[in-house]
Amino acid sequence: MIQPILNPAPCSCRQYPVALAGPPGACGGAGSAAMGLRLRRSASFTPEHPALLELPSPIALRAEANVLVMGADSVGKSALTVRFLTRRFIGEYGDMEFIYSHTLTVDGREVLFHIWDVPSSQDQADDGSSEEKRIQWADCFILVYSICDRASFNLLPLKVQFIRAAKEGQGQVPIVIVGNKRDLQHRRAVSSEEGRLLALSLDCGFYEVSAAEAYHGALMVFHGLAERIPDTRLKRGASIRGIVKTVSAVFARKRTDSL
Ligand SMILES: Nc1nc2c(ncn2[C@@H]2O[C@H](COP(=O)(O)OP(=O)(O)OP(=O)(O)O)[C@@H](O)[C@H]2O)c(=O)[nH]1
Repeated sequence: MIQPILNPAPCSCRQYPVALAGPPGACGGAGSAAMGLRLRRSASFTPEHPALLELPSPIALRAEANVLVMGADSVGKSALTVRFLTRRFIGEYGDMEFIYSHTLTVDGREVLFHIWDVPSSQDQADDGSSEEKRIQWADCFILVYSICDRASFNLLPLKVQFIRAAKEGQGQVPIVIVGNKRDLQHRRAVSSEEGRLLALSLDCGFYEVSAAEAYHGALMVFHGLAERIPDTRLKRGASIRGIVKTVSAVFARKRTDSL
């Protein structure tokens, strides 16, 4: 479970405890196992990187995108997500599923990301149909491996193939591959070159980061993802009202106060 963050970020997050029967969105159908999810939303934040501060003003486009964070167990999916949302590394994360919302401004586009961090235990627990529904929910994907874990790297071509097959006919699907735990050089099992070449061969973005060491890498991952999303793939018109609508749309099927 991603533990509640005791010292929330400089960003002003709010948390909506909810419980779902099945994945959200169009495919949140009955028949999926009930999953406890918590939705966070946050105000926009200003990136620290100087290049990102040179934003056209006013915002030319507000839009939304659903992001699915996938990868083998313990590669740092939650660490990367939480780092992006809060700028913090909290060390231990549990295996509860969360959807977070967070706004990032990139090249004049204000993108409201809904980020679904799926613990690998969830993937292993089902026959693949839940994963397919999550993939249908998502507009874009972050595939994480650990540079210390070759098996987590070897999984990626199949994952990409699975995503592309599930999204066939839906146009270009933005996917970013992330090699995490870059700080653990002494335990490196996958070279940067291998990561880069694989991403190139699969037509995906590529970043090597350390969620443990720095916020900047996590920011670049989401920034790079936003850049890969064509305008045509974005749901337009996200705003604070839009956020509320999205929450209703996502969780309308079964909302309880059980968390
Ligand atoms: N050294 C180092 N450790 C990391 C890094 N990122 C995550 N970890 C650690 O790796 C372990 C797993 O991190 P998680 O974020 O829970 O990994 P996960 O992929 O969400 O794991 P599952 O919930 O099993 O799918 C934790 O002990 C983290 O502290 C990193 O960049 N460097």
